[in-house]
Amino acid sequence: MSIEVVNITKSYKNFTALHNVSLQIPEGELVALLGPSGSGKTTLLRLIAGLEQPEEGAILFHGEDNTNRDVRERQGGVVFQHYALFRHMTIFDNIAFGLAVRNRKTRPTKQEIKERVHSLLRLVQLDGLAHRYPSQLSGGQRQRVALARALAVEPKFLLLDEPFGALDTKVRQELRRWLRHLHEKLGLTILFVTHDQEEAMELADQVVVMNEGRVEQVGSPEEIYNHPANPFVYSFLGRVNLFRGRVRDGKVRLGEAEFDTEWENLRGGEWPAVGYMRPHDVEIALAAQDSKFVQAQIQHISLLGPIIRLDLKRLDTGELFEAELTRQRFCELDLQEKSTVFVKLNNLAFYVEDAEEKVPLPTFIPIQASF
Ligand SMILES: Nc1ncnc2c1ncn2[C@@H]1O[C@H](COP(=O)(O)OP(=O)(O)OP(=O)(O)O)[C@@H](O)[C@H]1O
Repeated sequence: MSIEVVNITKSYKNFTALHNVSLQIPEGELVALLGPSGSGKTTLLRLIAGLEQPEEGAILFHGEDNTNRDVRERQGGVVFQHYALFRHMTIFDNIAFGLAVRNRKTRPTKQEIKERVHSLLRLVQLDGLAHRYPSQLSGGQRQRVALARALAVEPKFLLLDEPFGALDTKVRQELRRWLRHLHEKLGLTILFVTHDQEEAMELADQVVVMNEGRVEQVGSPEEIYNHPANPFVYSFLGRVNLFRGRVRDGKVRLGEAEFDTEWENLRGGEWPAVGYMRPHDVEIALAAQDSKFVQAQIQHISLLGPIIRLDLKRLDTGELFEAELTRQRFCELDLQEKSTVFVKLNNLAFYVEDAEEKVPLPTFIPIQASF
């Protein structure tokens, strides 16, 4: 089932949690709502589930307006972070619950329920555990039971709110892989909330990046990582270095480094510019090879398994930044703390305050820079 969110605004008293949010989720996609705490992810999920009502806007399923329908009529499955299993019921009864409480007309027979529960137990790889109680399962197993219970009633879509949030890293990783396979098998539309960018990037077909009740960008993991729409998305998706400078006559100057831009509108004036750069794009050399190299001192070296992270300080501007390099490159260069190296600033994305509109809140324009 496809899901469409159209111009939704939602407030709690005088606090606006969602500002005019629109979103299209095609049928069968696995979509992540990603954003910092308080960005409105759960609110959006609850609105789609029918657990909250918006002040403005509409929610459509398969093109049909469902804004005023209640939770049951929407026929979605919802799983929250804390597995709300019934403690006094066996795993079998927990999974069967949604079917067993149906009215007589729509309730399957006992035999049908039994078959369905056992097939779901196989699907979530917990066959053999039907007669245990929730307290006799691990956290990861309980969360799989919660998913099986949501799937038992054959939902039209699944909404998962930080489904693996309470589990430790290793179990989370296993469950991610498992959820991806489950999605491939079922082809169900799944929307899940996470504040963990690695989880979103690893699992989702599409990632919706949210911030302060707004959608900042929607795209595949590759699109949002390689072509972030604005500085927020750039900073939120992984580690980033910021270099401050000015743009003038189509050139950006960041300390002693100068970059040509193709941004014609920025000729004939001067504006503050910020260059964003990922630590793995910093190139380290023992001698300068061209004018894009600046000198920096190594402040600290962190050995992080296959990669090495350097904390560096630019000698021209005093700015602190990070570089990441492979262990092999690190050994080749024989780097030591306090030594001075040359660094090349590669693949920068520049943003400047919108010079045309002079709006009070800074809006940002990415500049295509040529090196
Ligand atoms: N029932 C409520 N009453 C008042 N304010 C609320 C209510 N529910 C949420 N909010 C506020 O709305 C904003 C968005 O909350 P929401 O739970 O949607 O964020 P989130 O992105 O899911 O955050 P987290 O990752 O911390 O769960 C927050 O500032 C929150 O304090």
